[in-house]
Amino acid sequence: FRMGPVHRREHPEKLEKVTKRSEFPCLDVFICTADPYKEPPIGVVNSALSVMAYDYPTEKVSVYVSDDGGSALTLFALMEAAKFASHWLPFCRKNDVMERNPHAYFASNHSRSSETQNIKMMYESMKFRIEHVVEKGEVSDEYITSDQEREAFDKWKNGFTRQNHPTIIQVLLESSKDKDITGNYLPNLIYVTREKSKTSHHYFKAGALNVLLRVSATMSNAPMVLTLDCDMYSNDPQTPLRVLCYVFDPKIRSKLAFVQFPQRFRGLNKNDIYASEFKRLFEINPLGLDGLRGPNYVGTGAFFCRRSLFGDPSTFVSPEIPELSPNHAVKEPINSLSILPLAHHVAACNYENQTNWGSKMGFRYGSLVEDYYTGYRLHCEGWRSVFCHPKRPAFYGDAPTNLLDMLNQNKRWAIGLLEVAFSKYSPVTFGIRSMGLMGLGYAHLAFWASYPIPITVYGFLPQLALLNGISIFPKISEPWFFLYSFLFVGAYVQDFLDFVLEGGTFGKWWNDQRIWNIKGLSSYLFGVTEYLLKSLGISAAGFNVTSKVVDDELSKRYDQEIFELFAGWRHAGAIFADVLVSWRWCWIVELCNGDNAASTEWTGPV
Ligand SMILES: O=c1ccn([C@@H]2O[C@H](COP(=O)(O)OP(=O)(O)O[C@H]3O[C@H](CO)[C@@H](O)[C@H](O)[C@H]3O)[C@@H](O)[C@H]2O)c(=O)[nH]1
Ligand SMILES: [Mn+2]
Repeated sequence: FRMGPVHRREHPEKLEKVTKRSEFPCLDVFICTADPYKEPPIGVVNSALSVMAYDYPTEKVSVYVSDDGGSALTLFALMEAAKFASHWLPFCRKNDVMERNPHAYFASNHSRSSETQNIKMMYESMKFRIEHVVEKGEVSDEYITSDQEREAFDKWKNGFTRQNHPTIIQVLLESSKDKDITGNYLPNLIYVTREKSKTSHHYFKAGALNVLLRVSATMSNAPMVLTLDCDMYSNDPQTPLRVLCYVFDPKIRSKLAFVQFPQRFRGLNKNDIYASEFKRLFEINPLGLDGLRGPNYVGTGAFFCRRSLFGDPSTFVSPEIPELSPNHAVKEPINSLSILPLAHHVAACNYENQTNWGSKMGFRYGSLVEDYYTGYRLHCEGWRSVFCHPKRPAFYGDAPTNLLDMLNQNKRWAIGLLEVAFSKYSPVTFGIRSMGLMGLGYAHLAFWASYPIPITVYGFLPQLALLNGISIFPKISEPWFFLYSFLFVGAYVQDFLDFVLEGGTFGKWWNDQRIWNIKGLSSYLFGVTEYLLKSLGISAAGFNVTSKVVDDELSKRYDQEIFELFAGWRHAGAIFADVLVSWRWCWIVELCNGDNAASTEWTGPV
């Protein structure tokens, strides 16, 4: 992570010297959502609108929303988004709006102009309808405005459940037909909920992304694909142009798999009490990896070259049917009779049986951190990636704002990483063999879940040694003392500097240390346990989606930086944490007491 960090800068304003706007490649955006109650549809709508309004030729943009929740509520929300887009997009263009997520825009813009007030009212009334429908749990007749819409909702018949239902693909906007209020074409907007059946595995998000890869191939087949979680939105309409700077760079284009933007978060409290920012993972380490083969894929905010998901740079792995191949040109309009049946066919739950999807093609299966695993396999194949970290964050996302959600999220990651660490593609063996240092970088992450071991040792060994009169730390008079002190202080100082130089503060760093201890003995420990249970075939862990619901009470406490330990566990937790940090004091106590430190008469704060 430290050998050759790379800091890049793009000059999108010079792009048009290299190529004309009309030559820009098409862009397919994949947005994933999985549960209308944990991921409020209004959030999905805001994410979708923020990318539909990119500063990019609109007829070249297609936004596909994958709904693993199979919910009519989400479809309803997107229908509303399609209507609102025809006002919102021209508004953004005309007023040169930077925040193209309407929620973020209205939260920070207080213009009194009648135009702004008008569109704000439109947004609020859309939001009201969407939230009302979600609250009621169904789309009532008063909200259905056309036969077409009625036909769409009729697909949610009796017997339709989340785990068991047919594919539904709804083209909500078609760029060759639908225009905004100023007469400009709108981007394509397509709702997809893939077929689900209780008897076939759906591979969570990786499965959803592969379905979108195929469905989009039949409809638009853009060479560039942006994957976005529904809790993330675009904060800069110029982002795709930055990506083009790399895509058109003759030095990298032939091996470029993806351009990764860091995950940045909005709404964290001042000192980030749950250390949700993950500065090292998302902002510091990628700089170093970029000096090797490139940053790891983090699941969202990444622009892929479609070709990279079909075999290594020199060997093309061809899909079962030519229509899915990245070089296939789509000639018909997306709503046409020849395309829709094919799109449904490739979204079926048995479609992938006996194919290369998930193993040699598309997003890879076998780990709960499909992002880490997919990026890793692509790098092993010889692809490279680029870390794009502009001053103005390209995307903003949500991070969990309560302890339990945060611990659960980290447990999922721990399990996913262990799945890779102990697979036949383990970074310590396969990874290092195929890409040396880069493999080591991946190994560092893969073994995250091993932290409980050193933490437990540190938490108990020094205390036990002290109580039993055994000295395990060097004395001031010994030469080892200097080495020990150097390592001890050096490690902290380096970590602190890394953190602060990337824009962190002391308060955040302190919390980061504390949370690391807590996660070490909860998330990671439980992650290891669940992984073992799974390996023994006793139980299988699923993808537990993090809740994005903001409850007023909870967010108030969060903003006040109140640390939520589960009631009742508060004391136990605090005592436990103290035991954990006491090893540091043991050493200091030993030092202060000189030779007496090891005496059994000692009665210190332990
Ligand atoms: O069966 C599923 C489960 C999840 N998702 C989507 O996956 C995304 C990520 O889920 P979230 O609960 O927000 O997880 P996080 O822990 O916040 O996500 C991080 O970790 C995941 C891997 O565990 C990556 O996929 C994400 O991109 C990365 O941001 C969301 O858009 C979900 O809708 C699906 O589409 N289908
Ligand atoms: Mn998320």
